[in-house]
Amino acid sequence: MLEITGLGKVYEGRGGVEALRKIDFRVADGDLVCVVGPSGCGKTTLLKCLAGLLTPTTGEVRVAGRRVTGPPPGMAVVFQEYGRSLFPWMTVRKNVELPLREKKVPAPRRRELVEEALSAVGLAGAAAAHPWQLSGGMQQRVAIARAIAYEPQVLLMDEPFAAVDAQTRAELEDLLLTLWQRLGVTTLLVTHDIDEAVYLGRRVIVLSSAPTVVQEDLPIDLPAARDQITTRSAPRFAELRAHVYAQIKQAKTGVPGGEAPAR
Ligand SMILES: Nc1ncnc2c1ncn2[C@@H]1O[C@H](COP(=O)(O)OP(=O)(O)OP(=O)(O)O)[C@@H](O)[C@H]1O
Repeated sequence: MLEITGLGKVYEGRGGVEALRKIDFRVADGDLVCVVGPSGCGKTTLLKCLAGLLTPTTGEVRVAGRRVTGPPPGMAVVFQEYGRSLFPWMTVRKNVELPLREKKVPAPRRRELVEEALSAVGLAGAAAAHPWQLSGGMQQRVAIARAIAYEPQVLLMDEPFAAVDAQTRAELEDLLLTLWQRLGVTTLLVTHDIDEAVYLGRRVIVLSSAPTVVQEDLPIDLPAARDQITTRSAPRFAELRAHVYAQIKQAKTGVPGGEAPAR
């Protein structure tokens, strides 16, 4: 369980920038929640506070009941900029293995986990390559493999598919869904893409513009099994997407958008 209570963040400096006012929500074990909101509303700031990379100004984050004061054990983070998150001088295998060494996982088990994770993301054949020899989509698969090899209880992702082409993006979205269903890992994904949020999320959290609060916490009542063609062409998908669009428009302009998406 991930619990965010009264979370606020003000960046110090000239006058101070209030990135988050008061954020409250919970993510149950095994849930998949997407966070959307207007540009600059504090999505990355929120994720960094959850990951223990930034200290909140007010409020707190708890993972499995324990207050986050630094990077919590059992949490993995995947960022958009895979190019910068992989070490170019290490092979794919070594990149995926690194956090397991830090976690002091014994060598035989490390090998197993790395192999399993690389084949789960379809990169078993690329273990000996270096990241710079791979395409952007393949590099992002390595970053995902590194996260799942770690066997996290909580997986945080910040715009993880924003830097790849549309076709690769759809493949990586489906890869994430497959892994999430198989591993049951509690997942929170920040995206600026409303369609992606509705397609992936079991809930979508819409943040307001500054001063940032949770504007809406929307259950996504689409069938559990998602498919790029069937799900995205379902009338209910269109309704939910339109609703989230209206919410974000409202967040930007302050003018109320669509009604709650009744069934
Ligand atoms: N290190 C920092 N120092 C000062 N202000 C910051 C810092 N990082 C972010 N901010 C400010 O905090 C606010 C929220 O930024 P953040 O990057 O979290 O938003 P975001 O929703 O992820 O943005 P985007 O949708 O554009 O990626 C912005 O006003 C930004 O300028």
